[in-house]
Amino acid sequence: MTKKSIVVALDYHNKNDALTFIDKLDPDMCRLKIGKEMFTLFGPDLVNDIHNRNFDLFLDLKFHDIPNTVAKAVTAAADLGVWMTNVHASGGLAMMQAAKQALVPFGQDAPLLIAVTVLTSMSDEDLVLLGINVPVFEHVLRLAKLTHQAELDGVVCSAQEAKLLKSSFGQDFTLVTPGIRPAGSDTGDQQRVMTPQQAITAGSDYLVIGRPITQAVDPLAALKAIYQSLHV
Ligand SMILES: O=C(O)c1cc(=O)[nH]c(=O)n1[C@@H]1O[C@H](COP(=O)(O)O)[C@@H](O)[C@H]1O
Repeated sequence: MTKKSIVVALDYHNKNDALTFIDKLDPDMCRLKIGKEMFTLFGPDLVNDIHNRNFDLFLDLKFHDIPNTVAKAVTAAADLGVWMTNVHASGGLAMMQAAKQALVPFGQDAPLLIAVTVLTSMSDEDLVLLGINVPVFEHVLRLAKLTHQAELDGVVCSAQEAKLLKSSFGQDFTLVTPGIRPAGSDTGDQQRVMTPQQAITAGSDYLVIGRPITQAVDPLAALKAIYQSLHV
């Protein structure tokens, strides 16, 4: 693992707060993620602001729609030059195949394309409420299998499922794991959590970490403490 295995989730409402924090980092220290809140507020301008600072950016918009619409959305994300983008695996095989196909013209410059399995905020009980009467890990495995079949680069899952997915789909199947909580930090709305150390040991490739860093009194110190716990 390297420092760049950490993807900081920039879920800020205020652009200046986000840029002030980014300007304390350098692109060798971590990668960055923006999601629905910041992209809705600040759009492609923010993507450009981050790219101008030379960071790899994960555009986390979790596309989930008919295949044609998702293919066009993924093309738009690739046009922005982002490092990684994502769809929901529950959109189905045809949707994921259309998304993958849309990236063919980008060749080597295509972003990594991954699919969200079961959100890390969900538990077995939440699945039952959706009429899915299997444990979370089984549903994650099912959705990861579809993602693998569609030849995407990997999935978003909890680090709790990392070992199972690496043994099922191999080391090259990229695992992006949010729901990371350093020991003693607030879990908030996350249910399937692991510490950074546990996640790396389990086989996560990228740790997505938001509030434990961005809501800390000193975000840079919080990020450095995570590196220390990982000996990087
Ligand atoms: O796709 C994601 O990034 C994602 C998937 C998932 O299952 N769970 C999840 O928390 N995320 C995102 O990862 C980030 C986690 O943030 P914190 O809970 O603050 O560390 C948020 O930006 C979520 O939108």
